[in-house]
Amino acid sequence: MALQQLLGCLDQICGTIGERHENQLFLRNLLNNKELAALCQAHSIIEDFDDWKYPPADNNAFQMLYEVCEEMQGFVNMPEVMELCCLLTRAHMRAVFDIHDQIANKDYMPELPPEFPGDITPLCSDEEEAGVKIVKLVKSVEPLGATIKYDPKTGMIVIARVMHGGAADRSGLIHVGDKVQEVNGIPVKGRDPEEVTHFLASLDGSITFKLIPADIDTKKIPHSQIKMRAHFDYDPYKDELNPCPDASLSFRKGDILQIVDQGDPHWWQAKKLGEKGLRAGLIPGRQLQERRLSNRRSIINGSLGSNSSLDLSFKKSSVRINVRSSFRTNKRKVKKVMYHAKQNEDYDNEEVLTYEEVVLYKPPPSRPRPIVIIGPPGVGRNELKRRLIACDPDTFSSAIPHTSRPKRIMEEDGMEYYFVSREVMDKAVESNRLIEYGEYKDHMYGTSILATKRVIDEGQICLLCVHPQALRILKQSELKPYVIYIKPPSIDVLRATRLSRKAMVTMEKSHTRPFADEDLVNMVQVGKRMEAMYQHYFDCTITNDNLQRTFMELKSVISRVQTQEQWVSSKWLR
Ligand SMILES: Nc1ncnc2c1ncn2[C@@H]1O[C@H](COP(=O)(O)OP(=O)(O)OP(=O)(O)O)[C@@H](O)[C@H]1O
Repeated sequence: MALQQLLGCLDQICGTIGERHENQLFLRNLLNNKELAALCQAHSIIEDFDDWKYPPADNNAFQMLYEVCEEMQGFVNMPEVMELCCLLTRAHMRAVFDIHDQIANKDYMPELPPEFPGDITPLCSDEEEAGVKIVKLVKSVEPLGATIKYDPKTGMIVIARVMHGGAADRSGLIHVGDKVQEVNGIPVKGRDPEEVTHFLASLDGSITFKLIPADIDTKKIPHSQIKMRAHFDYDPYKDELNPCPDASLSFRKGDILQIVDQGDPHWWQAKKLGEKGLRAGLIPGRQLQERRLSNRRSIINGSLGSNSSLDLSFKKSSVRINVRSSFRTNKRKVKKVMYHAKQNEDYDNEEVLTYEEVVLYKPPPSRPRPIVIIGPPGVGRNELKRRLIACDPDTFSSAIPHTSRPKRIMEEDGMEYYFVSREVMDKAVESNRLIEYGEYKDHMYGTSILATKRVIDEGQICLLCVHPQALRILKQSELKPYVIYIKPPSIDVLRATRLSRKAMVTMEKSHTRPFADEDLVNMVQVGKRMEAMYQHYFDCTITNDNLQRTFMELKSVISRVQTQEQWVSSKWLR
């Protein structure tokens, strides 16, 4: 429309400004040009779409392309599937998907040098020399997304990694194992890879690579879709082993990472889930990280000496872990004095946890996940459990403990306790069927996996207040527990809330008494040690600074766990 108007008044304009005839002709031809008209039409269509009346169905089509191709790996013997797979993985197909995502994300940057429209304009010419390819990429603010290494045998600089979703990967023209002969006409053979990396980093605009293609066809290696929960913080710039911090990913403990490439066992490629951007970054592989952590641990243990066990008991413990534990029934609390764990704290401390493979899981409404409430003694675990059961006894319940104590008159088996022989209790301990257990006046008491299952089978949420050592068994069981750590607040808040409310220490063997300042200090310290040793088991942390608020938060977390998908260990669903 605007073009027609412009044409209409061209004579008038040119007459006014006295433009030369050939210029007028040029302008007329240009405005009459069919391609320009088509471009203008396309522009107005895009303008119309700009109000997002038709929002994109998905803004991560490039990712979906990979996922579809990976799904198809299971059907490689079907020729149609193979054909589709080949079509979808072609460079121009990938570019279409990439551009689709850029438009969907309204990612119209970067500004490009005039000679190359688009983010990456790969140009591949195999003709120049047999066996050599010329690849031209336009580098913008984004790095090229490939790392290089020096091959001492040939003196060549070789492409070591192509970062998934990065510029080199999206071009579809640079592959692992390609030998770099020249960069922008400068030979790189025999050069220090670090020097070449700096050189590449300093370049802007179009970069021309002369490459000898890799012998192996690495294009066909499918990208992995494994999700892992990280159990450590990672800053690539603080890692002296990291070969390329700029191409790496930093993450925090608890982050869910999508591992897209495990080809190199030492350096995986990963993306942080929920984070925008297509490019993957390097992270240490499990093998490397485990070795590093065990080395670090043996150095620490060496400097601490062999007796470096951390005491998590409220009072100082001796060799046997003397953590007080209680097995409560609905009516009253029975004090037990000893807590036995097959694995002691040293053993727990031995566990080297780096990554845990996870999948999304939502429990069926008929089988809610048990909730484990963990925390230092006195922090309020049992108070919270009691309140939950009191406010909704149909939904919440606790497992009935087993005991070897003889049944008393008036007692009924399966009401307050399941009464079994000492032998049965011992066997249950041996076969890891007790989540935790203790001994009181020569009789054993314990909470079994079976009793917990019975609550789940009834469709109720089983609440468990256990010692953190029980978490190992719980997490290995098929119960799919969700672990909530109740954290003590600061010592000042503890004083203000517990002392003023005359909260009672309920752990003493013979009596209850109000908290003393020493108890509160101890609670905070035990909490810190617990976090240091068992944090990897916690799914959520709630600070108990205000009882009502903590209770409400706990309720809402529990409701979320039962109704929404959560990341759980993939082992649970195998
Ligand atoms: N936020 C809070 N403010 C004030 N008092 C609290 C708070 N949370 C818990 N309490 C009180 O602290 C005391 C100890 O709580 P609770 O018995 O639940 O501790 P616990 O973690 O189960 O430890 P234990 O196994 O030793 O009993 C109780 O008197 C409880 O009412």
